[in-house]
Amino acid sequence: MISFQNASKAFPDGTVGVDDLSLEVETGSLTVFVGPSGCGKTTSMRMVNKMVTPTSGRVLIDGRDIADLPTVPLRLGIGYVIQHAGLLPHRTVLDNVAQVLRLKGLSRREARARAHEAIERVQLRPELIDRYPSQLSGGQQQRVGVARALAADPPILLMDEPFSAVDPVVREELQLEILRIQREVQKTILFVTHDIDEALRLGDRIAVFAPGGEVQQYAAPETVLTQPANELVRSMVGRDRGFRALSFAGAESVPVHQLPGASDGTIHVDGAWAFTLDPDGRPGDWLGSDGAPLGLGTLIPPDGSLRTVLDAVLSSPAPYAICVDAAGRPSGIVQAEDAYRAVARRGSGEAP
Ligand SMILES: Nc1ncnc2c1ncn2[C@@H]1O[C@H](COP(=O)(O)OP(=O)(O)OP(=O)(O)O)[C@@H](O)[C@H]1O
Repeated sequence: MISFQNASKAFPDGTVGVDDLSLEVETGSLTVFVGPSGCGKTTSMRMVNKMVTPTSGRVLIDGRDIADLPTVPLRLGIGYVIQHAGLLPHRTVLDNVAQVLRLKGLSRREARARAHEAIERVQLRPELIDRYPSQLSGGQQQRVGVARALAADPPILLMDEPFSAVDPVVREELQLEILRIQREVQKTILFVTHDIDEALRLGDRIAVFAPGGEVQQYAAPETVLTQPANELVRSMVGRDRGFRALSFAGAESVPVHQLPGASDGTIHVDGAWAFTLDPDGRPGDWLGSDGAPLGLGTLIPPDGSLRTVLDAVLSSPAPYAICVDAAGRPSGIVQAEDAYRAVARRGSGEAP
């Protein structure tokens, strides 16, 4: 666990970077520091690896004040990922990742073997390992940055705006990737971003910072969305927070009906509505009354949230949305009316 205890940082020019920060980051959790530029997120994060020394207060890791820990071994136990990845330009991908293992005293051969494993974990294409960073896309460079941070298997990972320099599509891929990796490795991750959507998507808990370096709220994303602590947090999470909060609501209250079997590659849901299956047995198109394909809309994955269900019914050309299994094949059907009712019940605070 990382504990900030009344940690403050005033710079010599009088700027207060962080003001009396007290919070705990649970072991194995992903905590996001979010807030506008200049509100002290990076300064707070850098206290953890001693790149910044608090002017008052302290930071503890597993109960030990880091002021008492020697800097080099401390940093070897903390992976650090920054914007633009910060890779060494004249080293190949493999050597960039292996470098931290060499610092830990591993032989060249062992370091390279472990680096290979880390590169595999972030799903970077193996043929890229002999390239230099400038020969990679921004997204690929960030994957290497994550691999390098994970290579030595540190218990703590600090990630400072790691995905802000890549385009939105790649950014979303990297976000999903970090969630997948976190499920596998269960590190204690501190993640800094100014993007509230990224924070809500990734965080087990999020700390909302305000200019002046003061934390306004430290809570689970759903709580930040549904019960913002004050006007500042409310304005940050935006006007569609009610809709976004549906991401955290389970869809158990929406009945899922069984589908009839397919005939001629088509499933007839009722007398009026049918959809086709592609050759792999996945949903193809809804069919109009004249048999013309109408497209599909989004599908409801296993364990989809109420937001996924609502999105699926809103985007479907039919008054239904299709549930699919992990292989993408139809597993049931939801009626749009039922989804709307579930949302209405939630909005009115009624029990499901
Ligand atoms: N070395 C320094 N000397 C003086 N002021 C500093 C120094 N480093 C940071 N600051 C100031 O401290 C405040 C917090 O900076 P910090 O970088 O932690 O903010 P941030 O929330 O991470 O913002 P950004 O997302 O822009 O990096 C800012 O006002 C910044 O100008």
